[in-house]
Amino acid sequence: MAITIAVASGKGGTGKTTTCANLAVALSQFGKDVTVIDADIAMANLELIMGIEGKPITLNDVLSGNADIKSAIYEGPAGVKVVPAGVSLDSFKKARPERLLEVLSKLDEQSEVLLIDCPAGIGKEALTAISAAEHLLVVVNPEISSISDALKVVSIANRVETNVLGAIINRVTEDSSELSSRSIETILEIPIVGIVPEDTNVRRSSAFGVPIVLKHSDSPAAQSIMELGAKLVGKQYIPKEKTKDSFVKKFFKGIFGGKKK
Ligand SMILES: Nc1ncnc2c1ncn2[C@@H]1O[C@H](COP(=O)(O)OP(=O)(O)OP(=O)(O)O)[C@@H](O)[C@H]1O
Repeated sequence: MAITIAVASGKGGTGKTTTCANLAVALSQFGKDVTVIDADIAMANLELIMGIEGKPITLNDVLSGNADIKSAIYEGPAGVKVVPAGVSLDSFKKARPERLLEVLSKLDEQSEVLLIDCPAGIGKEALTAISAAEHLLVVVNPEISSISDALKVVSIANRVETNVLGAIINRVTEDSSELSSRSIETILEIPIVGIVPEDTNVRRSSAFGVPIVLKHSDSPAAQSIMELGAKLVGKQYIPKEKTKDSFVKKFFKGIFGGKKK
């Protein structure tokens, strides 16, 4: 049985898919066997961020009864198994979302960790995904509308008894107009498990179809997601900055400190 984590958000566009894709890679890099599924069947874009677009069999084919889930699992970056939803409107129209629960329970046997990229909001598919998952991570932006929508997701999760691990605040710029993490924690009444800064490399990475934790692993957003991954698996992550420092120190030690007098 996999540890199942739904990655959800109240508002659309908070960076949920980006976070989910990168967290999947981060967990894989920490040695976990990870599957990530795009349950956002209407607005699928996990496959673009993971660089596996255009696959012949997708979740929508499985949901329409035309394929088995095993044929819709693809190897993605860093060995993460990815179930794309498919961007074809035709297969989306044929899909029967009510089958999602059955698909998720089959996927449960496939790996150690199952991440579910949920649709934004509290629609039927989001609800199915959240109630099927053991745990929930909610991705928010540091603004009141995002937080107030996230409150609804958290309350749904509580109602269906999905354990809320906490919130990830994404796109933080530290502008004075932003809500502080303490305020967000107080409003949502859940822990803040990650703070991911606004980072232009996120978009660059997406354009290349390579998750930022691989493409720009030393960028601030990548490091924050690696830290979150480490926290989830109970490991310590030493950010690259520190690695770089110690490298610089070693380098100078090597040149200046290693000389015999
Ligand atoms: N930390 C970040 N810094 C800069 N840009 C970001 C960051 N996180 C996400 N983005 C950008 O925000 C946009 C939305 O991201 P993403 O598609 O992951 O959001 P989403 O919440 O999954 O959206 P939807 O609700 O439509 O599924 C993308 O253009 C992405 O590149």
